[in-house]
Amino acid sequence: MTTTQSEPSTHTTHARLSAWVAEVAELTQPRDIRWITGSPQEWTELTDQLVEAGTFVRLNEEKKPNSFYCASDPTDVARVEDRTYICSVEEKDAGPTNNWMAPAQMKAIMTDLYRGSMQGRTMYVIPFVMGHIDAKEPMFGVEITDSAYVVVSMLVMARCGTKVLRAIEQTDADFVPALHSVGAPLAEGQADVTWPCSDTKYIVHFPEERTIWSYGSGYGGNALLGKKCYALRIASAIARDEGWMAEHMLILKLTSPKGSVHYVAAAFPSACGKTNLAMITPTVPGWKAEMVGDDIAWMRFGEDGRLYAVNPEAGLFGVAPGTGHSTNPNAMATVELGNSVFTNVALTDDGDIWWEGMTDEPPAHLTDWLGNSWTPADGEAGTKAAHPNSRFCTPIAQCPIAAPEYNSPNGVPIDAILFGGRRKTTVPLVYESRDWTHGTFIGATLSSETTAAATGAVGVVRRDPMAMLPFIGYHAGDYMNHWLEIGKSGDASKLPRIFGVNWFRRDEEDGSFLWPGFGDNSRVLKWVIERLEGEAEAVETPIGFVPAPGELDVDGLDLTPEQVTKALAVNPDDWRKELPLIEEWFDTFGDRLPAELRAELDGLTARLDAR
Ligand SMILES: Nc1nc2c(ncn2[C@@H]2O[C@H](COP(=O)(O)OP(=O)(O)OP(=O)(O)O)[C@@H](O)[C@H]2O)c(=O)[nH]1
Ligand SMILES: O=C([O-])CC(=O)C(=O)O
Ligand SMILES: [Mn+2]
Repeated sequence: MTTTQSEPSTHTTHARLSAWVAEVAELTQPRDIRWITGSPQEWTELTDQLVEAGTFVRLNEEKKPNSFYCASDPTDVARVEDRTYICSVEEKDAGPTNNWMAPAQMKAIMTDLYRGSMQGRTMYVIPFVMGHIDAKEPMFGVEITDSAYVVVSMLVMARCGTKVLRAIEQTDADFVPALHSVGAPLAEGQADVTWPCSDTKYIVHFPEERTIWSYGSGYGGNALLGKKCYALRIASAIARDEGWMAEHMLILKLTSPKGSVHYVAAAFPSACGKTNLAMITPTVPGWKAEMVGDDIAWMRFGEDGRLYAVNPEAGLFGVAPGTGHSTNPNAMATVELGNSVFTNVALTDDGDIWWEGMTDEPPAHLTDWLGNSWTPADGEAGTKAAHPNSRFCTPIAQCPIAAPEYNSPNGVPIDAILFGGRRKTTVPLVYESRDWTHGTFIGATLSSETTAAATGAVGVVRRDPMAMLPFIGYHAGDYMNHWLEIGKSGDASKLPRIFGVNWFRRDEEDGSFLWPGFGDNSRVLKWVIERLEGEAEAVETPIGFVPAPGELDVDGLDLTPEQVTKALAVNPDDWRKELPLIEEWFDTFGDRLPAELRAELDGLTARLDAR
C-alpha cells in the first residue's frame, strides 16, 4: 500500500489521528491512502478522475464552469432513516424516535462489513472543521472515505484540508472520527461502476464516543458526514451536555426599510423550504434579505445574554426541483457561477442541467436522471426528468446575498425563531407563541407531510419536533427538555420570540395553495419583525396570536380577502382533531416528557373547549 500526497507536508504528527488512520487502513485494505489538502490542483485531479470514471459529466464551461452532472445508483437517492442508528450505551438514552443497537453489537456487525471493504479503492482522509477554524473551540472532524464523490462534495460543504489538519495538530485537538465506506470492494481487475454502493446500509452514531460509522450509501446526508451526522446528531448530544443548541435551521438577516437589522432562524423539515426562505427575494418594497445559513444553526448565548447562531457549513446542498429564476433567483445565480455538483438532475443536449420548476417550459429533449431519453411528452405522462430529491451542491461564498456575517466566528444574534411544516390543513400561515415555553410546545408538536428527502412514503403527516425528528442524537423527550432549560437559563426579555408558519395550506375547495409562498413569504417576515418592534397588531386565538385584520401586508398581491382569511384561519374544530394526535405523540415519551409540555397541551385543550 502506498500513500500519495499532493504536498509532502501532509503527514500528521497527531498521534490519535495517525493511529486511527492506520487502524482503518488495516481493516478496510485500501489500495492507497490520500490525505486531502484542499488545494485547487487536487480538486482538478479528483474531478478529472470522476469524469474519467464516468461518475461525473463535465458541464458546458460557458453555462456552468467547473461543474458536474452526476447520476447516483437509482436506489441510493435519499437519507435512509430506517438504517440510521443512535448507538448510545443505554437503549433508553436513544429514546423512542431513534433506532438503537448496543454499541458492541453494532461494531461487530460493521467491523465485519468494513473488513476489506475498500479493496481496490483509494482511502481518502479529509480533515475538516464545522463552523470557523478560529472559533473559540473549533469543532474538528476527520472523515475517512473511499468515495471521490464524497471528497469533492465535502470540499464544497465544509472547510477542509491541510490548514485544518495543522490546526488540529497545533492544539492536539480532539476531532470527531467519521468513517465512511460505500461498501463496494473491487477485486483485482474488476471493473468499477459509476456509483458504487451496497444494498446493506448503516448510518451509525456513537454519541458518547462522538464517533460516526457510515456504510453502503454515497448519498448526501448518509455520506457527507460533517452535515447531518456530525453537525446535527453528534453536535446535538454535545450541545445538550454543554448548554447550547444544534438545530435544523436556516439563518436569515433582514433589514427593514427604516434600516433596522434582525436575524431570524427557522426550522422546517427536510424539503419544506429552508433553502428557499434563506435566499428569499422580498416582494415587499424596501426590505432586504441576506443569507447566513440554509440548513443548520448552532446557537449559544453570547456575553450580552442573546442567543447567537453560527452556520457550521460552507456549502449548500439544496433540493433542485422547484428552484428556478422565478422562485429562487439567488440559488440560480449561485449555481450559475459554477464550481458545483448536480446529482440526479436531468442533462440537456448542450451539456447543461435542468429540473422540474427551473423554467416554465421544459427543453425539447433531455437525458433524465436515470439516463433515459426524455421529452416533454414523458413529463406529461408523469415521468420526472429529475429525481424529486435531486440536489445542487454549491459554495455559499458564491451566493449573491450571502451576509458578510456568515464569516463571523461568533455568529449573529437571533431575534425570532420560526417553526414550519408542510400542512394542507389546520395550521395557519403564521401565528405567534405566548412565550418561550409555549413556543417550545409549538416546536415539539410540529407536524409535516413526509417528503422525498428520505426514503419511504411521501405525503404522510408525522410529528417532527423542531424539524429534528431524524437528527436528534439522543432521547427526544430530553431534547424537548433541553429547549425548556435553554429558556430558563436565558434572560426572558432577550430570548428569540417563537412563531409557527405554514406556506403549504391548501384551499379545501380546489386543492390549490392558499398562499403564493416564496418571495411573498417576506410579507409574513415583515409582520414578524413588526411584532418584535411592537408595531403590528395581533388577535389572540386558542393556539396563539395571529395577524389582526389588515395587519398582514398583502398590497399588490393577487389574492381575494377570502383567501387571506382562509390562509390565516384558526378553526377550533380542526385543532380539536389535532389534540388526540398530540396526546398520542406525547405518550410515546412516557415520564421523559417534560411536565411543562403536558401543561401546554392541557392549556390548549381548555382554550379550545372554551370556544
Ligand atoms: N408552495 C411552496 N413551495 C415551496 C416554498 N418554499 C419552498 N418550496 C418548495 O419546497 C421544496 C423544498 O424546498 P427547500 O427550500 O429546498 O427545502 P429545505 O428545507 O432547504 O430542505 P433540506 O435541504 O432537505 O433540508 C422545493 O421544491 C421548493 O420549491 C413556498 O413558500 N411555497
Ligand atoms: O441531509 C441531506 O441529505 C439533505 C438535507 O438537508 C436533509 O435531508 O434535510
Ligand atoms: Mn436539511
